[in-house]
Amino acid sequence: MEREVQRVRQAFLSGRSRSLRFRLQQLEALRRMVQEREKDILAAIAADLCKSEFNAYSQEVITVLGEIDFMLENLPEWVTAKPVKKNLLTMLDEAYIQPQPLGVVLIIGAWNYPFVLTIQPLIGAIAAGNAVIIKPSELSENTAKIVAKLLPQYLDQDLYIVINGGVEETTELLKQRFDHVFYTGNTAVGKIVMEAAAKHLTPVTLELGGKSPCYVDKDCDLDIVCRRITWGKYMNCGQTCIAPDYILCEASLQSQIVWKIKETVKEFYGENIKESPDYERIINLRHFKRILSLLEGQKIAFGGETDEATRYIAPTVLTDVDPKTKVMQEEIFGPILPIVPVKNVDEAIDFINEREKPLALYVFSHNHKLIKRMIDETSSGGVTGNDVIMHFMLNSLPFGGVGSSGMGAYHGKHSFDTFSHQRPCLLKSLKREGANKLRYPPNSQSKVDWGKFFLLKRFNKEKFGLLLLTFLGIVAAVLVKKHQAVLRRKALLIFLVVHRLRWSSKQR
Ligand SMILES: NC(=O)c1ccc[n+]([C@@H]2O[C@H](COP(=O)([O-])OP(=O)(O)OC[C@H]3O[C@@H](n4cnc5c(N)ncnc54)[C@H](O)[C@@H]3O)[C@@H](O)[C@H]2O)c1
Ligand SMILES: CCCCCCCC=O
Repeated sequence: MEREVQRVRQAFLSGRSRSLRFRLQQLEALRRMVQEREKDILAAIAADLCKSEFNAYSQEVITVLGEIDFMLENLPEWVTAKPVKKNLLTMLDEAYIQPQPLGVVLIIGAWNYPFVLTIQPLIGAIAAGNAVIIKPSELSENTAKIVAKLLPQYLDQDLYIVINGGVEETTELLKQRFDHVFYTGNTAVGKIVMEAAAKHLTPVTLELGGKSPCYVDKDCDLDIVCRRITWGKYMNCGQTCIAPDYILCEASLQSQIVWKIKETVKEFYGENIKESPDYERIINLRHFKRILSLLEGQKIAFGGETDEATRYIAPTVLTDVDPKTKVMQEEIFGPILPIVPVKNVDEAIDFINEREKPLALYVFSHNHKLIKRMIDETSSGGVTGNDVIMHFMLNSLPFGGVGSSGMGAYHGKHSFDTFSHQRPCLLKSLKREGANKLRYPPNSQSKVDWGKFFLLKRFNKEKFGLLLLTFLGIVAAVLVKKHQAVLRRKALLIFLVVHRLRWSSKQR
């Protein structure tokens, strides 16, 4: 492991990942890989999650291709240094922010969307000029294998490598020193990752999970609401980090919601859900048994059928769920949807705030003010109002958690920033030592006053106009007179002294 990381670090130190041209080439190569090997990628996802080609393409491949295109289009602008505002002390200097790669990045992927959740962070890390070690989840072993096989065929083989393996390999990998660790998975392992990274003071991005609530107000179109919730909840058999985990609504809405979700399930997956190409399976037996155990003692409004041999769990809705029961204590990550009745929106807000901060929050209502209120009075990684999941798809929005649902964010420019160091640069001249003497010892009241003037003085618009006029005068004078350097310094000095005197008299 150590040797592998060393090899990647040497490749990074060669400097070749830094140029814009190289980054664009690698991203184009990655796009070629996805397009040319689409069939292999879709087959691997199908083998892992029993997912149809249509679903794998629209849930994973489209997002990856969209992200690459977005990077290719915007990267030339993002990599350029950005000038910053200056103060009086630095007005003749050069000040800018230069984004730079962090170095060697470790990306640990999750199994539920095994392609996009591994490749989308990779795109950001390449765009920012890093070298990368990718550790796909061992649970989605077919996708892990195809990623390990294809990436070296298209990308630089020393800068971007795949290491496959389970907990043992990941533990070993985490002992190594990285410049950033990007982890997607559950909160418990997130803590392990952060602890290991802390030993090297390595910054982390943790894309974790949680119970994402879904509040349904009585002022809404329940047909549409239930169609959208059904789509987001049962997609990927409920194994989506931002799936609506449970519904909060007034008791009077409960039976209508059950009925409408049941009808929508029929519409989406047919009478025989097991035969539907659009309905996936639970990733493994451990998760299958875990999800089943959440049904114990619950009132099943519909669903609940299971088949261990194929790890099938039917779309299920639970009603009148007691918040103290197990299904409300952990993230469900399966096709079970509890409904917890609440008296009103106030109780819903309290309910959310009494628990860990979720990865997503969903609110359905015709009342825009109510949606805004829920956003203002709660906290979550992200929000979609009147829909579910969709904030993930808009790459101008940062995607990530808060509190126990994670830290840091990615997608689009946010990925580029996550994998970049925003390096502040101030370039001064070795001339103009007169002004610099102000900060050298011995100090005095006069120097402090000059310092206050240079650093604290703010110009209002009128005064700024005056400043501009003065400068134009200086420029004109410089053009007319031959001894330009001397003149400019004197004019500037006069201007500053006049302003400082006016400022000091106002202070008194
Ligand atoms: N925020 C997001 O973007 C996002 C996306 C997908 C999944 N998730 C969350 O992930 C969870 C489901 O995924 P999971 O955790 O079952 O995935 P997982 O078990 O596949 O774990 C993810 C990664 O962590 C590694 N890992 C597991 N145990 C480890 C250990 N003890 N030490 C070191 N590394 C270890 C695995 O090798 C794997 O690469 C859910 O909570 C879900 O909400 C979050
Ligand atoms: C279109 C569905 C994409 C959902 C990706 C969610 C990522 C977390 O599991």
